[in-house]
Amino acid sequence: MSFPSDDELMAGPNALEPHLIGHDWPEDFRAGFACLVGRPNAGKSTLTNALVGQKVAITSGRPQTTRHTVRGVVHREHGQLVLVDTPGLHRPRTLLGQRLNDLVRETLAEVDVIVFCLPADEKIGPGDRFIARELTQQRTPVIAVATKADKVSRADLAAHLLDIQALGEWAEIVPVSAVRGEQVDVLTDLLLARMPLSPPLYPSGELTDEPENVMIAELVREAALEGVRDELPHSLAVVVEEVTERPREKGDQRPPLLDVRVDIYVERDSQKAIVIGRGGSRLREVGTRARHGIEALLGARVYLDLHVRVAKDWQRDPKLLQRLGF
Ligand SMILES: Nc1nc2c(ncn2[C@@H]2O[C@H](COP(=O)(O)OP(=O)(O)OP(=O)(O)O)[C@@H](O)[C@H]2O)c(=O)[nH]1
Repeated sequence: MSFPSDDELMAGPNALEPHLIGHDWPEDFRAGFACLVGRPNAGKSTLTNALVGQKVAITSGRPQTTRHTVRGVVHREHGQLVLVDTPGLHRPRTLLGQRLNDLVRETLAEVDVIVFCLPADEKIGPGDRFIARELTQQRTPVIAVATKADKVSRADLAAHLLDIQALGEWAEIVPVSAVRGEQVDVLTDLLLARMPLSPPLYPSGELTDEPENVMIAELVREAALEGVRDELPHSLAVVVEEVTERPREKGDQRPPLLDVRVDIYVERDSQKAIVIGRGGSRLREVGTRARHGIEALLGARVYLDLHVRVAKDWQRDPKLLQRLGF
């Protein structure tokens, strides 16, 4: 990614934080962008969290809601790595899939390095080969990572690494266990080495600039998919309609109370029934689970108002896609 001019650094949406301007950084400082790709469940979110060193992305599920979003910033003394999480590449079957793949391609071309996640506990399959073909069609260097290395024996891991090697041309191949934190530093160093010389892109200490609403939507989506992922694979979108703070009595020392209104969109009535459950029981659980996450995220008390709506064939309707933020 090309580095902005001085004028651009001082103004515009990519402006450096004012307190950074005029500050010194080491001459050999490197900073740039990386994105993680891999089929669903490959361990991308978990690895993002391990790299950043703090839970910022929400693990599991919902690649369909995240696009060109900064997921976290890895700060080191001599470099900075901005992680852009991309949706899982997959064969386009719907308009949504097609659009996401276009976005993915855009992201791949713009970042400085790509991390290709291939879970060690699963055989390399057609999905991985599809992604590998995409990756070889562009020039950004790719580091192939055997994720979930802790889940297999050494011999199986070695075989997996050989399979990865046979799959394409990779700048590096590294086994990593994000859950155990094994080899995460090795991967960080390899990634930083691929970054261009550059001043820091973010003030230190900043882990993510992801808008809170996206995080709220992901927490609700994660909760809504829990246990019914097979029945509702990609047919679920979440829109945060409104977040408002309730007025407080003077002297009230308790954390603020927020009203959070969220719509869950599904494609069919049958799916709506699944999300809501018998007598609304499941939706109440979804609400409770999501609310705990949102309260932890925002440091506030939350009243969560969830609505389930049917948006027929939303994956194929460009207007609806736009409304849902795609
Ligand atoms: N044992 C083990 N499990 C892992 C590791 N990394 C991820 N997992 C598990 O694998 C599952 C999927 O991980 P995610 O990080 O959500 O995968 P993802 O690629 O972001 O998934 P999508 O969002 O569906 O694309 C979760 O249940 C994780 O806990 C690892 O290093 N070791």
